[in-house]
Amino acid sequence: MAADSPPPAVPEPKPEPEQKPGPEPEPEPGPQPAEVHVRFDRVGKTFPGKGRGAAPHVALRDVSLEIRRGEVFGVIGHSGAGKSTLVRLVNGLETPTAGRVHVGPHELTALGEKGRREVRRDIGMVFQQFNLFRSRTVAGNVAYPLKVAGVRQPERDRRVARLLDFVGLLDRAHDHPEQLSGGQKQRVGIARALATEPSLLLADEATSALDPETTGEVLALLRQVNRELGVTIVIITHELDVIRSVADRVAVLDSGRVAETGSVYDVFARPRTEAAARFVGATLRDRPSAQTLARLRARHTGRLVTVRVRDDQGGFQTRLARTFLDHQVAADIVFGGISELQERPVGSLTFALTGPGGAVDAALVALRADGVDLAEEEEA
Ligand SMILES: Nc1ncnc2c1ncn2[C@@H]1O[C@H](COP(=O)(O)OP(=O)(O)OP(=O)(O)O)[C@@H](O)[C@H]1O
Repeated sequence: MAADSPPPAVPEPKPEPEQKPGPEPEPEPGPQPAEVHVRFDRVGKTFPGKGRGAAPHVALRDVSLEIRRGEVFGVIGHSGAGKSTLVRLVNGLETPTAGRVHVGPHELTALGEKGRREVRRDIGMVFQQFNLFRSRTVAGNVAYPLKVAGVRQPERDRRVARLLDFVGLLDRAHDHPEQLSGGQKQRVGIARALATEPSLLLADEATSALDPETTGEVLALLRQVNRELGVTIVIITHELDVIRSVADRVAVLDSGRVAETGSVYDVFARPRTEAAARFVGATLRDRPSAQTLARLRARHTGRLVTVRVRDDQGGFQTRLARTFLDHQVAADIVFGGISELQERPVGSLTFALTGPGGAVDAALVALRADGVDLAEEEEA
């Protein structure tokens, strides 16, 4: 982007919060229903075809979603799935061609441009390419949205220092963006997005330009923003690892539709749709690939069976071992592994099973009856 053109969609600040008198009131007993922060209600977005006679392009179809206040919500999908369009509908830069988008108490489709600008004031944006002013210092970049909103100098300086301290860049305040690494630039981008104290942060491929280590640092910072400041975060990405390490819940977007939505653990440990399973398979690699299977077959006799490991199968490894023993089946673990997702176990183990007569079949029937999720690896 041009050296000094303003970054897009930088929100203006909210008024300073009033000092609360006295202690916080006691919370109501019992669990509180999660408050919805962003709601998509059967949303569609069709773009007119480019050029004469070109067919219109359906970017989103019948999307219904609820993003809860205070959560980190991931939206994952391949290129062209409609992720950026979804973000632009939340900040009101696009309007849906069907359905409704609600942000907090506002229904965006019912608002005019002025109303949408108001809503945008409470939304921060973080971009893949950082969108920093090259000609301004780090502090100048973070101060920019405050300046636009008319926040006076002493208060502006105080807020900028506080934000730079929060993102760990206070000592770089007077540097220019080109003196910073990619990860540091994104920290500045996050500080700038937070300058106006938004309650909602939209991060569109915020780590896609960064190496894995830096990605981890930026994601940890976003998690800190969520936990310490209570900001709702929507992370748009094509990388499952990003969702896996930072999101509470996820929606899998496939060709403009929500294929699946739920907690990160549920969607990844037991994907119900082909689209989700494809993402999971590509990242967790919990099933041996065709080449690996060919190698395993060459090395091992017996039938290859893969068992999924999940946390709702208490004591299942003992049950597994006992079932094999009861049926006189020899079970060699030949592939697999168990890792953690949201601090819960997830993974798979591939066994080479051998036994007399119909022993292997009988063991598999018993395991299935016991609720074990297993799949026999078919010959290619
Ligand atoms: N203004 C527009 N006019 C016409 N078509 C558009 C417009 N914006 C997006 N599209 C089309 O809508 C589809 C979804 O685009 P979108 O940018 O939302 O996908 P995405 O999942 O964010 O992909 P990427 O990761 O590649 O950015 C794409 O086919 C895109 O070409």
